[in-house]
Amino acid sequence: ITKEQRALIKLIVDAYNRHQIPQDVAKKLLQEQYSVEENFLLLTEMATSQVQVLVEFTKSIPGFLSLDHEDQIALLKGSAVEAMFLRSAQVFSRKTPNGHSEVLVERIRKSGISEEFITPMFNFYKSIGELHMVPEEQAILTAITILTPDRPYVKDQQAVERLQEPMLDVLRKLCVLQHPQEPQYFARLLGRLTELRTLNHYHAEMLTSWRMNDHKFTPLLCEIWDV
Ligand SMILES: Nc1ccc(C(=O)O[C@H]2C[C@H]3CC[C@@H]2C3)cc1
Repeated sequence: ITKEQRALIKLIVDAYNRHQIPQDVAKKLLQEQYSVEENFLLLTEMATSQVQVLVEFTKSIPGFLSLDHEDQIALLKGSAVEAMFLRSAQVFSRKTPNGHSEVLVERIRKSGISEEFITPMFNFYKSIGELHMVPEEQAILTAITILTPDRPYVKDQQAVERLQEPMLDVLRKLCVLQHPQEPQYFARLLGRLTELRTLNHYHAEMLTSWRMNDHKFTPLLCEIWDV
């Protein structure tokens, strides 16, 4: 790993750690009662703060703010669901058994989300947990997800590739260093991004079913997911 690559890793990891879900949202998960309405409101608040955190993290990715402005929006809208699930998967896998994750699982199960989405969601959380990613890998993998050139409406895909490639190089080297006994680890990480893309479909269905039952979203969630 070169000096420049070490600097890039530090930059991305600091940004990833700097922007975390506010504690007040996390605390509410433990306090509020368990009605379906209350759970939905808590998830809405959590998703809204996850999107805010995503926007701030994305702005810290070197070169992102130099991209065409419309492409910046296209990348954010195209990756919001995946970045959110990547981050919440890490919250689940990192938390101690008696942490918020048990409560969060219960609230997600009783918030009006259909079983057909709950299953793939928790399968994904489990498959991420099994990887035992180090924080550097989590942060760089999230940046790679955001810098996916072939999102809908991206005009200058080459410009996005030029930002994503150095991230992929760094992640490959990190994986070799952190998991020397697992030569396929890097490939497994990228495989998770494929699994992640399948969640976009389920997530869109989830939003539609909530909207059909007249559930209220925040302006930020309406904007990022065109609902
Ligand atoms: N009004 C909304 C509430 C929640 C979401 C959402 O994506 O929630 C995410 C947070 C975790 C629980 C379901 C997913 C993962 C979207 C709109």
